[in-house]
This record gives sequence, structure tokens and C-alpha cells, in this order.
Amino acid sequence: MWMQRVKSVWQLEPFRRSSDSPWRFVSIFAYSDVPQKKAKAAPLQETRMKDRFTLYSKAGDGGSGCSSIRRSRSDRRGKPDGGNGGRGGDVILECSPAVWDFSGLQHHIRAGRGGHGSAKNRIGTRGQDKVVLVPVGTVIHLLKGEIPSNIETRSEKDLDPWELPGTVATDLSESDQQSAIGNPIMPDEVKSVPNTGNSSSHTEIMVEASACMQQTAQAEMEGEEEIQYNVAELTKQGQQITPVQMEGEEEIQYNIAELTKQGQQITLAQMEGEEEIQYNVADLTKQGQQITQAEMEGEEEIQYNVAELTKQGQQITQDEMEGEEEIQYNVAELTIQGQQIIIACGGNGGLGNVSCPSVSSKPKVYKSGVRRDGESDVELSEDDKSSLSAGLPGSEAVLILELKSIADVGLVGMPNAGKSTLLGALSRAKPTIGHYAFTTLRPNLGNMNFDDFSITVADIPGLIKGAHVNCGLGHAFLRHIERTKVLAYVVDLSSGLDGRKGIPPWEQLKDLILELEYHLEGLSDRPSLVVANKIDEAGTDKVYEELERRVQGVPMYPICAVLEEGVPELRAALKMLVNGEKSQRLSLENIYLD
Ligand SMILES: Nc1nc2c(ncn2[C@@H]2O[C@H](COP(=O)(O)OP(=O)(O)OP(=O)(O)O)[C@@H](O)[C@H]2O)c(=O)[nH]1
Repeated sequence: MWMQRVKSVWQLEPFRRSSDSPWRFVSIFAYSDVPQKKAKAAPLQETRMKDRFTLYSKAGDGGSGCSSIRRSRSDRRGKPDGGNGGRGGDVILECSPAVWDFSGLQHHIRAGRGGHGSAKNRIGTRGQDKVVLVPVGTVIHLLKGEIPSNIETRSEKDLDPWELPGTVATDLSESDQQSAIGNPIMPDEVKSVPNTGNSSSHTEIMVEASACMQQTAQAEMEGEEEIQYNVAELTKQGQQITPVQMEGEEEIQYNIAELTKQGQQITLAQMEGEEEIQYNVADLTKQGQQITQAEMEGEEEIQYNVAELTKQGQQITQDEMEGEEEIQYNVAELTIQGQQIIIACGGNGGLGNVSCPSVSSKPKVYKSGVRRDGESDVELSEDDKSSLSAGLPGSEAVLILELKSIADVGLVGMPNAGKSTLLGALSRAKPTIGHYAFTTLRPNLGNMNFDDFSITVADIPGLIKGAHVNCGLGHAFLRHIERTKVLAYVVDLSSGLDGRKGIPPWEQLKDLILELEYHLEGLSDRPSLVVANKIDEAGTDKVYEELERRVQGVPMYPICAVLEEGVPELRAALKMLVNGEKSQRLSLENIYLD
């Protein structure tokens, strides 16, 4: 009966597979006069799982601040009203059970840039975040950039004022408003100011400035900020000082260059002494000889024999070949549904001239830099202005994402041992089952439900001897059982029986343990049991007796996965191992070979 069911499913398989493709109908229509040749049924029904992925992320740049002067009839000279640039968007990874692996991901992810500020003190729009869904159990290794930050752990206090909505104080006293005039508002203190579109916008800016002062006072009260007293003095009428000067960041380098001859020119780079002339970097001595810029600069050296591919099917990644980059392993993990982490942070927006008046476009200048009111016209250089008003670039990060499925029980066995069939019998999972080796090309997960309890079981693609040198599907999938609590070794009792292909179960067990240990030392050292499958096959009862004699110190369960015989006992045993009620484990010393 069950054989019939398996057969009928197998007969349907090729049709189901081909119907997946939308091009099937197109090709039938286009080539209808060509005799139809029956396509050979492909043995591989699933695409390979992508469980390792390199991701290049770039957060959005901040928008530029605006430089604008608002004039009115009563105020001909006008006041600055250019808003700040908006913050760039972040690149965020979100943990989602709806995603199996990394095959749907793009290698290059870019978040939106912030909008530019505009007149009437309008702050640029916030750049759009880019949220990338990754499977549960994603581990992040960092190749370049900063360590990602968990969104949940960011408190409101840590957030940028740009991100806090509705923080504008509106009911401040007149004296507060007056005291705010002339105080430059630093970028972290600026909030969006509602644009009423009438002439009262200057008052709003003042209110805004005093709101910032209030916040600063609050921060001081909480002991968050250290006050640096007397950082600068304003003693003369009209004297101006920039925040940069106040912070003492810039040192004047006197006499860095002299222009003494008529027409003499000097570049900024030369002035900064950045470039040194390297004499005789290359000789061109033969006719037709060519030399590239890179060779001249001696940048490229040939590295001979960086890697060898000597075995069939051997694979090597670019990273492995270059061996150049230092990887910071396991910088973050995404294990809970909905968990989010920021992998690249958007840049802050540039300052508008409301926030930093020195960014303002020059007020009208009369006769050699003296303004009408007699104030001297000391301003920032054009370079300084543009660096303050330009938005900051968003951060970049290069990550390696690795998937380590999270399961309580890992089913490990040789190909065709019946692991997928067993997973189907233990849970409601419906993995692909085939009578050929390597049907399973990706780990399958299933849930074993009890009254008050649920256990996740992972079916790992079949391992063969030499998997650690990439034979078969290699041992890459073994990372999926690194996190399992319990191992269930599934062996095929009928293997090697009556001249059939395969090796006896005790040798299967020895090879499996060795492959686990080659992948990660100590991986086999966890509570385990042996599942002796295909007990329904003729002659397997004797093999089972032999197996019991040769393998000791570990619980053993004879089952027929197809008929689900012995499965309830196995479920109970797995539950006890996961709960910690039992803790036997299989080890090499307890396997007796000839
Ligand atoms: N007679 C018998 N056949 C079984 C039993 N369990 C599984 N099989 C058959 O064994 C073959 C392999 O089963 P799978 O469940 O695909 O084996 P697997 O270990 O997942 O194989 P890979 O995907 O290659 O790792 C199928 O033809 C199953 O029908 C069993 O208890 N008795």
C-alpha cells in the first residue's frame, strides 16, 4: 500500500516540476510543429540552499543644509531661514521566518539619501530606510564597517533629535525667546519647525533655539554633558566666532607656502605638502615599450600560486584566495522573529543657515568688506561653509551572512538513510523524498508537537565519507547542527545487505562522527541516539542485533520510517534527551569495528 503511494507520487513528480516554469507554455506554443521529445526527469528537485552570502550595504547620505535669507518690509537686511538637510536612511536587517535562505537577497543594498533643507527653515525629508529580510538564525561576520547595532537596545535617549517627533516647545516666555537670539543651534539640537508660511517664522526659529537651550540645561541636570567653561570670549563689537574655532579644532599652520614670482601657481595639495615627487619610478628604454600607471606606482605585485584546485568539485571563494581581509566573526545574530539590527547608519544632514549663521550667504557688502552698520565682515571660508552645510555620508559595511538553523534535534546520516522520511513521520513537515542519494539539498525543519511542548527537528543533507574535503555536498550544511541540542544518527540497516550498495551501519556511524569532528571539533559531543531505519527490509533484524553488539553506551531505536513503526518510542526518547532527562552520547571508543 505504502509502496503504491510512493510510486504514484514519484510518477507525478516530473509533471509537477515542469509545471513550475511559466516558460513551459511559451515553449510549447512556439515549437508546436517540432516533435515533442520527452525531457529527462531531472533528479534534483530543489535549488541549492544559499546559506552564506556577502552583503555590501551603504546607508543614505545626509541632505545638504539650505542657505537662505528671509527679508520683509520691516527687515530689509533679512534673517537666515535655511533649514537643515534630512538624515540619510539606514540599512536594516530584519529576522523573518518567512525567509528560508539568502537566495532572494541582492548583494548591494543602498538606503535613500536625506532630502535637502529649504527656505522657511524646512528640514529635508528623512532618507528611506532599506529593510532586508533574513532568515531566523542568521549570524553576521563583519568584513568592513562598524559593528551593527540592535534596534531594540536603542533607547529614546539615544535617538537623534531628528527622529523624535513633536519635541518643539511652544509656550516659552518672552525672555527665553530673546536669550535664544544669536545663539547658533548645533545640528544635534535642531528640530523641525512647523512652517506656517507667514511672516512669524522668525519668531518660530527663536522659539526653536530656546527649546534647544532648555534641552541642554536638562541634559546638564542629568549629568550627561560636561561643561567646558570659558572656551572663548567675545570682547569687541561685531566680533564673530564659529563653533569650530570655539572647539579649538583647527590649528593655524603659518607660512606653509610662498608665492614670490610673477605668475607662480601652487595647488592646495602642494600647499598641504601631500605630494612628494618620486624620481625615476620607471624607465622606458625600448621602442614600443608600454607601462601602466599602476605598474609605475609599483602598486601591483603578482602573487604566484595563491591557490590550487586539484580535486574534482573543489571550490574556492574569492575571499579565501585573497586571504587579505580580516573578518570579525559573530558580531551579531538574528534569532528572534522581528528582531532588527542596523548594519549601516544614515549620515546626518548638513546645517542650514538658521542653525549655523556662518553658513549664511553673505549679507550685502558695501565698499571693501565693510557692512553698512560698520561691522567688520569676518566669515568662514567658502570651504568651511560648504563642509558645514553638506550632509554627512552614510556609513558603509561589508558583511558575510551565514545561516545556522536553530533546531533542538539534528538528523544526521548518510544519503538515502531515510532522514527526510523520518522527519515527515516525526513532524508535519513534507520534505522531498527520493530513492536516490542527495535528494535533500537544503536543511529541512519540522516541529514535533507535544501537549505542552514543541521540539524543532532539522534534517541535514546526507553526509558521506570525505565530506570534509567537499565530497558529496561537502560539510557546509553541518553548520546547521552546530546549534542543535541533540543528535539523532540515522543509519540504513539494509545498506550493504545481500550485495546491495553501501556500508554496514556501524561503519556509517564511525564515518559520521569523523565528519562531524572534521567540521568542528567537539560537534559530536552532545546527547545523542541511534535510529536504525528500514527494519522492515528482509534480513535487517540480524544486522540490528550485530549493531547492538558493536555500538554501546547510546540508546538505539529500530524503526520503519515509512510505516511509522517505532516512531512514537523515538519521539519520547528525543523529548527526554532535549529535556535533559537523559544524556548518553555516541563516541568513537564505543564503536567496535573488525
Ligand atoms: N524500506 C524502507 N525504505 C525506506 C524507509 N525509510 C525511507 N525509505 C526509502 O529510502 C529512500 C531514501 O529516503 P529519504 O528519506 O529521501 O532519505 P534521506 O536520508 O533523506 O536521503 P538524502 O536526501 O539523500 O539525504 C526513499 O526511497 C524512501 O522511500 C523505511 O523505513 N523502509
